[in-house]
Amino acid sequence: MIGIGSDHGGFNLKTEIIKFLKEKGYEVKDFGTYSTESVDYPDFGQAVTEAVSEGECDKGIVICGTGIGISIAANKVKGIRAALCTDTYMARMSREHNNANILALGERVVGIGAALDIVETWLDTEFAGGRHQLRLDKIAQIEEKYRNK
Ligand SMILES: O=C[C@H](O)[C@H](O)[C@H](O)COP(=O)(O)O
Repeated sequence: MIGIGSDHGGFNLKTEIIKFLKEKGYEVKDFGTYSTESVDYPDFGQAVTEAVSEGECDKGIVICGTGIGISIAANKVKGIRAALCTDTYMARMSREHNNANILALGERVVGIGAALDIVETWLDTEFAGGRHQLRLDKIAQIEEKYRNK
């Protein structure tokens, strides 16, 4: 199950990505927003990332105008590695090296065609493990250290 959410600035791209994913046979859960009426991106970043963190969704996609705000919000949730990607190289590396479990996109930054290529690359790429896992373990240690501070 792929969780997806956006603010108003990402609503149109979210609609296109949902259509694309369903055509490819993915199960998708849409966490909103459901129109271009102005809302606050942390609310939707949180909804998707909690679903991934708690295991309801395997991976998540979050979208706002730039992808910046919603990726910052997503990375506050324990166990989340959200990657803001603007091209397919970043999408591939964010999976292969960083095991990103959330893809962040900016509707005002990338066109629809490029965004769909990024999504496809991101979903098709596996984590490489090895030396990269040691680095993710260090990120988890930082998360643990600052959990209650
Ligand atoms: O990082 C934040 C996102 O790009 C938001 O989508 C953006 O700040 C929303 O801006 P506005 O309220 O002017 O549409």
